Amino acid sequence: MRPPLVLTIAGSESDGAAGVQADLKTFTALGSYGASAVTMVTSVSPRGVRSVHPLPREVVRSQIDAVAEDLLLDATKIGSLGSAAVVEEVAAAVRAHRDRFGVIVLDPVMVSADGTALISAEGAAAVGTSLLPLADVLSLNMAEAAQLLGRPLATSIDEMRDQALALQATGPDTVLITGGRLPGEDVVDLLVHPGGTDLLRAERITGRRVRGAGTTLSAAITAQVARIAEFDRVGELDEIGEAGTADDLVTIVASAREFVASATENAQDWRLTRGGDGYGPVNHLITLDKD
Ligand SMILES: Nc1ncnc2c1ncn2[C@@H]1O[C@H](COP(=O)(O)OP(=O)(O)O)[C@@H](O)[C@H]1O
Ligand SMILES: Cc1ncc(COP(=O)(O)O)c(N)n1
Repeated sequence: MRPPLVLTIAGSESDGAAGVQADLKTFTALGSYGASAVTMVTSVSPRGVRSVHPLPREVVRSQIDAVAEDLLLDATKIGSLGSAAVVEEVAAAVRAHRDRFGVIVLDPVMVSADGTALISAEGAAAVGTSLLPLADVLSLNMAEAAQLLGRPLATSIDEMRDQALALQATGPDTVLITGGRLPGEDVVDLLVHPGGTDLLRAERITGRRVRGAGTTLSAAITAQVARIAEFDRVGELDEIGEAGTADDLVTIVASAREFVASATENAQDWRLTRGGDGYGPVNHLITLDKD
């Protein structure tokens, strides 16, 4: 007997809204056991980012090796990395034992919600050349897609689709571009996968701006992928019906989006700070709420 087992390779974010902290809460809330390899340490409050410290590459490698050599991973999320050296080290670690990481979900974090760069320009370029080819699923926002491709921000769904296809051609089978920044009554995410293209629409939540939605979404996708792997292991795929078929990823992304939407709604009236709240977190623990 073993639970769905998930690794996050990502940065620490001190106020708990995004980064490794949000990943581990999300994995837990969705029933997975979470392990972590910390890539950088950021000092952040709801008012913004104070400092960003990428860790030495060997410190990152040592954590990844310790986890991947001994734990039976079902899925791995790769998030914020900070520097080109860390990007290259993560890519080398994945290449060294590719079969040990399960499904790889890449969320190539570039800029925080307050506009602070979370990776160097060389690091961003290295994500494109070294990590995209290793990812199974790429989950990213419109700004990250534009930066990776060296194109302007998409201004329409057609442009989002073009960008998703261009990214898919670099390696990952499945590409999800989130459309939080595309104006409109609905928020539209675009999913390109081996079976075609799906537009995922949801009502736009108009209250307080949130931080960590993209992080939480990619963590939720990773946790759900791991649950499917676990069902497969114990021979119970039939009991979960649709989610065990080739439509897996469409179903998984739709349920991950619902999780982020209810986590966002639920935290709208949270007040966590001494002063006026800036960007607030989502409530990652929404599934544990018994009321
Ligand atoms: N105002 C909103 N209302 C409802 N869902 C949203 C809203 N903004 C973003 N989302 C959803 O949150 C997820 C992350 O989107 P996005 O904001 O584009 O990413 P990031 O947090 O990386 O900038 C997506 O599934 C998107 O549809
Ligand atoms: C360490 C770290 N990792 C990721 C994010 C992205 O946050 P978002 O989910 O708001 O894009 C962040 N701000 N800090």
